[in-house]
Amino acid sequence: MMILSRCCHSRAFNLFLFKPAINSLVFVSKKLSTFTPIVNSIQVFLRRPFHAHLVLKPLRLSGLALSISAVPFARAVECKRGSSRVDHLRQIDAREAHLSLSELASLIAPHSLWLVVAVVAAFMTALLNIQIPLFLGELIDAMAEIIKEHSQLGAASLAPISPVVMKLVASYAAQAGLTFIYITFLSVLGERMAADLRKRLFNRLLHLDMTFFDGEKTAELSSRLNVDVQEFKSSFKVTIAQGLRTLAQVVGCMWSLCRISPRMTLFTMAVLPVIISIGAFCGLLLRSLSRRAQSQTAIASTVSDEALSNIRTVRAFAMEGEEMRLFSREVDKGTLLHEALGAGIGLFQGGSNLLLNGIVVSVLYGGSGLIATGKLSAGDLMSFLVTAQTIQKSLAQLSITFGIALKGYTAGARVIQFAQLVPSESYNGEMKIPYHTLLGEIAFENVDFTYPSRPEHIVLNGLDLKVPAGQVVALCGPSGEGKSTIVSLLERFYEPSTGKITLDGKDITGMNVQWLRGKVIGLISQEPVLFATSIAENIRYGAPGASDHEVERAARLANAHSFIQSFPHGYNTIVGERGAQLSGGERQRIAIARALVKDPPILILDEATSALDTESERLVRDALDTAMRGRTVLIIAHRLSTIHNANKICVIRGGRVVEEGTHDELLKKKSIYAALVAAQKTKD
Ligand SMILES: Nc1ncnc2c1ncn2[C@@H]1O[C@H](COP(=O)(O)OP(=O)(O)OP(=O)(O)O)[C@@H](O)[C@H]1O
Repeated sequence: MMILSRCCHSRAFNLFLFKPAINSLVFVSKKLSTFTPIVNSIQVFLRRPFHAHLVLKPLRLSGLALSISAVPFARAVECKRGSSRVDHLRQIDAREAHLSLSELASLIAPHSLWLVVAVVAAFMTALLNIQIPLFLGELIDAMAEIIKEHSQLGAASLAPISPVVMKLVASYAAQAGLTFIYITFLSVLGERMAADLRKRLFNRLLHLDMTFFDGEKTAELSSRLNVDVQEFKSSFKVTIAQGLRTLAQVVGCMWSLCRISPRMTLFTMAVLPVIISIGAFCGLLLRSLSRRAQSQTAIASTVSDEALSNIRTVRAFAMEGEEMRLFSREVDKGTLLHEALGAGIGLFQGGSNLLLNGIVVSVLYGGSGLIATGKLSAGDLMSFLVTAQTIQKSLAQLSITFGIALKGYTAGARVIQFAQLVPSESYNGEMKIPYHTLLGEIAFENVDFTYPSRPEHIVLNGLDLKVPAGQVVALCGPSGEGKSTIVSLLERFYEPSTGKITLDGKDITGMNVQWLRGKVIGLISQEPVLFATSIAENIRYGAPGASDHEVERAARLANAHSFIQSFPHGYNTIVGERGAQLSGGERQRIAIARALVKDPPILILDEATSALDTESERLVRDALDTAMRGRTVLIIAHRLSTIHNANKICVIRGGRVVEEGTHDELLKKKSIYAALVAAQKTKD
């Protein structure tokens, strides 16, 4: 991308910037004839004209020599682009995730009372379910007695069946009450566990190293936080409610069957090991299918989240069609996997039902023989049959529950996978410098740094940099040479590979990170992002305890008070998602107020005025000039015209300071800085 961007027209640069995958379709060509169709195809792809000054430059890139016609190129670009976006997600999702019993127990432990009551109620319901067929059997036998008495005496009393009917009614009523209890208690348990899990994961994500976020997609994380926790919660409730009840029912029913007829029970149960073996085998297959299906759903939702959160870019590049195609493709893959999973579960359930129904038919057949020989009463056969059918239904239910538990396990494991990650141990120290003695002198001493996500690329290389207390130091230099990285290290988003960074002579590694970021350093970034709440709340984000008066004072310092006042709702105006309802200059000034409200001794400005028009820039600049007074300031300068008055300007190249001095001193040297100033003047 960098080589292309050097010889591209700016529009082309954007093209490559916003479609990273095109980057990988690098080609080598010295001939216009090869290039023309490619340029045409890019135009087809973009559906609008596009300037390509790059075409005649012989690019020496490591890549493929492609000789392709216009339309295939467009398709290749499209296909490759979508693939690389989701390939990354697939790599994330391919990581094995496990949920151990001890983790599950630690989730349940705080709410164990709810579980105990629910389990007891579920067991009691199951016990009643076992008793009911026996009562039905008693009823049939009592009725048979009445019929016999009627046929012998010509009349009969209904008195013998009344106690049995009473027992049945009481059992059904108790069953209803217990069902209410266990379902309610399980719901509470499930909801509380899900809330804990969600909070645990969110808290962990908030504190993980920045390196983690370099490798993860936020939409993927949000899918784990919401979709997977939801799935885990629902299936946990169902699994416990149905699983425990049906399991208890199966065991109890078997005991009842043994009491009625051990011989027939033995015959009936002979088939169970077969069903269990088939179940275990199917379980293994279905578990892997379930994991793939859920990963695929997460990938599809990540694609849509990404498109929706970047909707302006999608629209600006007329990429709605392609985003839709990419989303459809991933949704369709997920649908196929879910359908296969459904079919697998259905096959398993159908198969086990067939076997279980076979049991019922066999019981009827064998039972009739026993009745004929007087070894079994009709009532016992009735009880046996109903009990055997209860077992059959329970086992069928267990197989459904198994499918649900499988999904819950996969979802829970996906959540736990991230909730278990630990921030680096060296991350937080205890030291705080008392505010009234804090000077704000910063020093980088022989600092080397590579980003953990790209260890082969050395970004800072023996950097020595001093920012004296109360002075303004500006960093400038070509793009990608490490200026923002210096700020990231000072904010302790990353730790230096070697060397140290000191504040008032003390190594910042031992300092408390929250104190450093929250109280000492105020950061105004290049593209400030606001939260979708009121202006006052956005400013107060810099100092949550700030009074209305302090918020207004910060807004005045940031040149923002007058435009805020001009809005009908003043400080209560809602700014929209990421501050989209404000202009760039307004957003900047709110961000300046947000940094100033905590009155930080050190201010970092990732210079932000380049995208503003002259009037906005003047207002923001005035605000910054006021903001800088009496503080130690480190500026990352993109427009050199804004740093003439800095106490010191450092030119960063190759990850180190290659020149330093005041504006006038550096101009006199006629070296890199002078060349940069000259180049910018020409550009302006
Ligand atoms: N999170 C990251 N993971 C891996 N590499 C990164 C990361 N952030 C930046 N880099 C790389 O580190 C190098 C220095 O980037 P940095 O943003 O510090 O440069 P810069 O001088 O501030 O550039 P610019 O003036 O364009 O903002 C670049 O090569 C960049 O690709």
